[in-house]
Formats: sequence, structure tokens, C-alpha cells
Amino acid sequence: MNTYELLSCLKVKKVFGELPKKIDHVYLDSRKVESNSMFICTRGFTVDGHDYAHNAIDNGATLIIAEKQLDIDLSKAALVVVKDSFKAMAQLVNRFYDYPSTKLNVFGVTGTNGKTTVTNLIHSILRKDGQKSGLSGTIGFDLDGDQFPSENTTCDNLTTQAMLHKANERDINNMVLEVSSHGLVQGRLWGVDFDVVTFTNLSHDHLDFHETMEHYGYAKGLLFSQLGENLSKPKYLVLNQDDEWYERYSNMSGHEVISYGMENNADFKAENIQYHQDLTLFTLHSPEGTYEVETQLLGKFNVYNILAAMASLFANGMTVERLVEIVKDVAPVNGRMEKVDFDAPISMYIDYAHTADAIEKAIQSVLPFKKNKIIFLVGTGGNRDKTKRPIMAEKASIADYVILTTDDPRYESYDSIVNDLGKGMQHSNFALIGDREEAVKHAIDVSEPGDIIIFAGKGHEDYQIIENTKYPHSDKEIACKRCTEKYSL
Ligand SMILES: CC(=O)N[C@H]1[C@@H](OP(=O)(O)OP(=O)(O)OC[C@H]2O[C@@H](n3ccc(=O)[nH]c3=O)[C@H](O)[C@@H]2O)O[C@H](CO)[C@@H](O)[C@@H]1O[C@H](C)C(=O)N[C@@H](C)C(=O)N[C@H](CCC(=O)O)C(=O)O
Ligand SMILES: Nc1ncnc2c1ncn2[C@@H]1O[C@H](COP(=O)(O)OP(=O)(O)OP(=O)(O)O)[C@@H](O)[C@H]1O
Repeated sequence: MNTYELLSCLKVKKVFGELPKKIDHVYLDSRKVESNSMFICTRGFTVDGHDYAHNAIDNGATLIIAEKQLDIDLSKAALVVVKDSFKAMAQLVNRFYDYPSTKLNVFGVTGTNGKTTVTNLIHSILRKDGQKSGLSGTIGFDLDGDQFPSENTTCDNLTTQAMLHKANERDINNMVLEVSSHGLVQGRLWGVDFDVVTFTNLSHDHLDFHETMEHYGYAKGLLFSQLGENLSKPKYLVLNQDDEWYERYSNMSGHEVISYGMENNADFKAENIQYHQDLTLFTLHSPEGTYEVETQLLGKFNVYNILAAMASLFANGMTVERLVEIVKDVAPVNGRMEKVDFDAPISMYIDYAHTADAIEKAIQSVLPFKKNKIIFLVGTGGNRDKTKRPIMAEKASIADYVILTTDDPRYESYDSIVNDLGKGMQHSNFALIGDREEAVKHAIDVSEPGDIIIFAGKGHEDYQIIENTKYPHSDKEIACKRCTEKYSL
């Protein structure tokens, strides 16, 4: 792209050296830079990208964007100094890729729990309807069936815009983005022109980063204000009316609100819910009438997720009748109350619950078909929000027997993590076992026919992070092997 044209989107800047005529690539990481690249220096939490400008030039960068003057060889690369390189990145990268988000329908889903489930539901329903769809989130990128790994739930601005551009190139007309609060406060989605933004719920999490619930709630709210106030193009907020943040988020944009829930008079309201071991049934009241819905997803929380996905797709133009027809065939998301398909006298579920609210909801979802004990195993991460640990165990206490363990201990000791968790237990039927493999085996060892075991926290993940190394780990594999031995299967 022509460099003068590219830089014209920035009003206040200082240029040092002679600008290259054109730029072929943009990078944030000096290690990836190739010839004719623009390298944007950003201040990181670990290092300062400005310190890597030399490295970028050695690798072929001909244009450096920075927040300060740098001692670099101006015969090799020009330097453009801007006030804020994250803001400049949003402008430059959008222009470089020709504003890709304006050329397709963009869905954004935020909230403490349920983002991955709701984004996957929207993406799967669109594809089953015969539409092309892209997905970005915790499980990676999926461009209408082609998978790519990703570093974050919500990726940096450059990666997001590049992925949207790729979607444009493939004629994908829908993109569903999972939106984290970290991503919002770090401006990773600045310049994304959302069409439908959806809120699941807000409860205690990530307070190591946001410090208070007010700050955390504000961070999530940035997504709704990002819809803007140009009402000539219809855009929608899809909000959970049963959540206490509903009113505040409703007021963050002039665009229309479509509500969903169970307790209030929402636009999409579920009633008469019937819970079974491998399906859920409910009556849906919607703006287009009343329907009976069947889904393979389990538990009350997943009824909320289905309502959120249906309301988002209704906002985007699908009929409720068609949505009801497709929802029946949508498979549960990997590792979210996923029933382990294994012929044993016990039932096992793999789940990703790692917040107090999710733990409560996961256990409640199996209560309707409990025959014997519920055994609940859960861990939490090392060197992350410690305040949530006892609250997690308090909620886990609804189960008859609880195993408290680790989930990516990183640099923290097993004892420090499980002892913090243990402080919240409300009864004495529990075990503290730091080594997650031993903890999973213990769950099988204490089981009896008719029991239900939920392995929570790891979900789709196939690793355990100890110090800074990822070791292979699968709750499902360990549990099935132990089960085969114990029950002589
Ligand atoms: C704390 C945090 O948010 N960190 C994010 C941040 O990394 P950072 O600031 O540490 O980056 P850094 O290593 O200091 O590097 C600064 C700059 O120098 C550059 N650099 C660095 C080294 C080098 O040799 N050359 C070079 O150019 C880097 O490319 C970068 O541009 O910027 C990176 C790029 O955007 C993110 O990948 C990274 O997320 C890390 C991996 C992370 O774990 N973040 C978590 C907290 C997070 O964001 N989680 C949410 C989900 C939360 C949830 O709901 O569960 C998410 O959206 O993923
Ligand atoms: N609507 C919901 N309300 C409460 N808990 C939920 C809801 N949906 C899912 N959960 C619980 O949260 C866990 C994680 O679900 P999901 O991955 O969809 O959420 P997420 O918001 O993407 O989480 P993360 O940000 O950690 O990736 C599930 O395994 C389930 O236990």
C-alpha cells in the first residue's frame, strides 16, 4: 500500500527520514518482520516493543511507528512518532486492510461466562443455515471450517483486522467474535464495526486485572458503546434481562435492545424447562410467537446461551421458526458440560467452569437427574486472581464430594493454590490434591455406580501449564483409563 495514503489517516505525527513509497506488511512482533514491512512499537506488560525496533529493521522493516524518537539508522527505515501507538495501530491497520469489518456482519459476544458457547452457537447455526461464517475466540479462529490457532480469546488489533480481511477475501459474510474484558480495555477491537453485540452475564472474575467489579463491568460496557450513534444503519444490543447490569448496558447506546431471559418479560423468554441426561426442552416466547425448543445442550445456563444466540441471529434477520429448526441439531461445544461417551456405571462430564458462578451452574445442571453422589473436581490457576478461590469452593460445596486441585499452577506451589480453595468449603467431604492427574484418578477411585462426576476447569484444553511449560494433560483420557481398571470394562 502507498505509504503517504496509509499515513494520511493520522493528523498529528512527526516524520523522520525518507518514507518508503509502499508497505507490503504490518507487524507488531520484530521476530516476524520481513522486507518492506511497517513495524509498530507498543508498550507491553512484559517488555517495551520500542526496544525491538533495531531487530525489526535488521529483519527488513522500512517504516517504524513509535511513541518517541528512537536512535535508529534512518537510511534503512523511516520513523513516524505518534502520541499513542495502540490508537495509531487501530487507524493504520484498518486502513491497510481497507476497513474489513464494514464489509461483513460482525457479531460480538461478551460476559463472564458463556462467551465461547454463544459464539460457537451463532457460528454453527449460521453454517447450518447455509451461510458462510468465521469465528474468533478461546478455541482459536475458524474461517468457515478452516482452523487457525490464536494467542488470545480476543486477539490484538492487527491479528483481528488481518483475520477479518482474510474473511473478506473468502467471501465470508459473517464474523463472530468472542470479546474479553482484557481485549476491550487494551483497545484490541478499536475500529471493529460491530452489527450485533451480545451480553451473557457478569460475575466475579479477573479482579487481579480489573480490581473492582465496577471497573470490570465498565470494561465489558465498552463493547456496547462501540456500536456508535449512527442510527442510519440498524445495529442491535442483545442483553440478558435477568442480569443486574441490564439497565446500565441498555443505556450505553441509542441502538435497539433485544432482551432475553427467564425471570422477566424478555423478548426471548424460556419457560417450562425440562432437563434430561442428554437433552433439554423448553417453551420459547418470542416476537414471532411461541415455539417448543429442543437442544442437545444441558443445563439452565445453556438455555440462557441458546436464547442469547437465537436473539442475536433474529436481530440479524433469521426467522425464529428457522432458528428453532436448526437449534435441535447443534452439538454441544467441546468441553462445556460435554457428556463423556463411555460405557461405565457412572456418568462423567467435562466442563470449563472456572468461576464461582459457572461452578454453581454446572452442578445445578446435573441435579435434576442425580441418582447417587455428585463428585465435583475443580482446580484454579496459579499466579492469577486469588480472591475468587474460596468463593469457587463455596459454590462447589453443593456437590456431595469435592476434589480441589490445580488448573495451570504456573509458578505457584500446589499447596498454596489448594489451601486457598479449601478455605471456602462448606462441608468436610472434600480432598485437596494438587497434582491434577492424581486428583482425576482419585475421583474415579471414590466413585460408585450411579454417581455423576464433573471434571471442571480444563474443558477443551489438552495441557497443564507448570512454570512456563505446557505439559500434555487430558482429564477425559485419565478418567476413562482409570474407569476401565476400576470397573473392569
Ligand atoms: C497481560 C496481557 O494482556 N498481555 C497481552 C500483551 O502482552 P504483553 O504486553 O506482555 O507483550 P510483551 O511481551 O510485553 O511485548 C510487547 C510488544 O513487544 C513486541 N516484541 C516482544 C519481543 C520481541 O522480541 N519483539 C517484539 O517486537 C511484542 O510483539 C509486543 O508487541 O499483548 C499481547 C499481544 O496482544 C497478548 O497476547 C498478551 O496476552 C497474554 C498472552 C495473556 O495471557 N493475556 C490474558 C490476560 C488475556 O488477555 N486474556 C483474555 C481472556 C480472558 C478470559 O476471559 O478468560 C484474552 O482475550 O485472551
Ligand atoms: N450462561 C452461562 N452462565 C453461567 N455459567 C455458564 C454459562 N455458560 C457457560 N457457563 C459455564 O462456564 C463455563 C465456560 O463456558 P464458556 O467457555 O462458554 O464461557 P467463556 O465466557 O467463554 O469463558 P472464558 O472467558 O473463560 O473462555 C462452562 O463450562 C460452564 O460451566
